Amino acid sequence: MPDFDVAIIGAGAAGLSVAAISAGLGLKVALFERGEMGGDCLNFGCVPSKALLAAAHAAAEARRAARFGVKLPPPQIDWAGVRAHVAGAIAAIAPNDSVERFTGMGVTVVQAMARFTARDALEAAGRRFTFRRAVIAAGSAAIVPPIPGLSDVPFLTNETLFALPEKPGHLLVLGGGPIGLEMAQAHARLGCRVTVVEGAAIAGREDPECVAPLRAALEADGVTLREGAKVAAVEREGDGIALLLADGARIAGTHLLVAVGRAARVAGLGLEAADIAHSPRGIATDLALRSVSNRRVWAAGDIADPAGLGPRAFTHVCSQHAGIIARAMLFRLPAKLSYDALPRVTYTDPEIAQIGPTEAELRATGRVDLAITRWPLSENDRLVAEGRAEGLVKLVADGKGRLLGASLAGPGVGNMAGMFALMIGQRMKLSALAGAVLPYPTAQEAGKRAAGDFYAPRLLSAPVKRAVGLLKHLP
Ligand SMILES: Cc1cc2nc3c(=O)[nH]c(=O)nc-3n(C[C@H](O)[C@H](O)[C@H](O)COP(=O)(O)OP(=O)(O)OC[C@H]3O[C@@H](n4cnc5c(N)ncnc54)[C@H](O)[C@@H]3O)c2cc1C
Ligand SMILES: NC(=O)c1ccc[n+]([C@@H]2O[C@H](COP(=O)([O-])OP(=O)(O)OC[C@H]3O[C@@H](n4cnc5c(N)ncnc54)[C@H](O)[C@@H]3O)[C@@H](O)[C@H]2O)c1
Repeated sequence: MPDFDVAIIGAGAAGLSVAAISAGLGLKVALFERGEMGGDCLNFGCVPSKALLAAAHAAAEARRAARFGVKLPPPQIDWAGVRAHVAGAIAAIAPNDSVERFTGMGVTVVQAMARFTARDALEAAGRRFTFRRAVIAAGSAAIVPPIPGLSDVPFLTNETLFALPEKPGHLLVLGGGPIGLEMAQAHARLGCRVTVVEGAAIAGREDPECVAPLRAALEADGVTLREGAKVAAVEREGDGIALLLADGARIAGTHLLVAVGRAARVAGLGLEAADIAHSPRGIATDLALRSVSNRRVWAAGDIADPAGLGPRAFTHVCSQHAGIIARAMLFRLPAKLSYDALPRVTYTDPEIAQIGPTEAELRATGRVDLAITRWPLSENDRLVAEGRAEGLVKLVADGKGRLLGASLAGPGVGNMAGMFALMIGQRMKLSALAGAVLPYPTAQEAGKRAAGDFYAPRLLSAPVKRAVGLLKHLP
């Protein structure tokens, strides 16, 4: 008999979710973690980055309080205090992901590196563990691009940035994706000079209409944006670092953050010994997240590379994956992963939220029946009252009004993402939102107004007007 029903490699968001469900259902579970319990999200990702952004946004709010007639002196940034806040946020959440909590659930937590030695066996801490099923949830790590000189300078990644004791004087950020932009704005608002060097366009996956207000805000925060810039080499400059661009420009800073994407942590897992098909993108799985080559094995979280969909690096995707695995692996029910209604939020100010596909992604599939409605946040009473009426809600529906995608930009718009994820997931029409009674004044009303705009041309059409004209004669 195998030692464990389920062996899970990695105690990040994905592994912990699978472990909690499996142990809760009474299975014998082993969880292997070679580093920090909680993985990237808790220790080097979502939690520290959002904690740092909260401090940064507080400083920005203090700076712009004058718009309310509230005059404050320029904020003083106590870097040690900011770091203490970040560490405090991690410490407050850590018990949820701790060895103690999972041991209490009946999970055997092995704090060691695990690697497969056979199709049904692992080795960790010098011991062999056999399993009925295994889940690989080993996550992803920052890509380090092969730029000449980069490996000779002390660059930062998300794994080292939040442990930096000193405040960067001039932070160079390589990559203008969500990590680069969130950290650029956080540091700029906390008083650092920041330059983002982006090979293509910042926030390149997002709808360009949403990126425009963010670009303006970053520039207003003092962030220098170098888009379409190719870094040809990196070298030391005094105590700092210089980026040499292909166009001959030289940008010197005190620190360099590398944020050019993520690579699946497939090395060192012994995947060949267990016949587990993989590529640098991750573990090749079907849409039930089951390995295409070893049917005892599933993959979850950043390391999963489901056929036709590809990897996604979000904590809520880890939970989604755990749900699919519970259905398919534990209940043996049909399960099929879909990202049709997947939300994502970049927590800059303004935030960018995308739910489901963008207009460009839908057009790329050849769809021609798209109806687009927009509502500018300058027309939203709540945001006007708060002096922050910037950004937009843009909805993309099919010709019958069924919502396919939503692109939002504006202060706090991420809080609206759930509403649109539900609508897309439940295949709801815009009429549901247009007809909903939402509390006044809230930013959500912009969504309702955008939805209403889909019907306005039909409602105010000549035939409808003629009908109302006739109806008025009824007693
Ligand atoms: C800076 C930053 C900010 C982010 N912000 C957000 C956000 O706001 N919202 C959001 O949804 N997502 C965010 N993400 C993405 C999110 O953090 C990841 O999608 C999520 O943490 C991935 O979880 P995971 O369980 O797949 O992997 P991980 O969290 O990486 O966990 C994998 C674990 O496996 C362990 N491991 C690896 N190999 C082995 C082995 N052989 N043996 C034993 N253990 C092993 C690792 O030590 C690690 O702890 C952010 C990421 C970063 C980097
Ligand atoms: N708020 C969130 O939910 C959140 C926050 C941070 C990270 N994440 C997750 O982590 C993932 C990784 O984030 P990321 O920002 O590292 O990666 P990314 O792939 O999203 O963006 C990387 C950016 O770097 C650019 N780039 C690539 N090579 C370059 C080079 N050599 N020089 C200059 N620019 C280069 C790309 O054009 C791209 O714009 C995200 O896609 C997301 O899934 C989510």
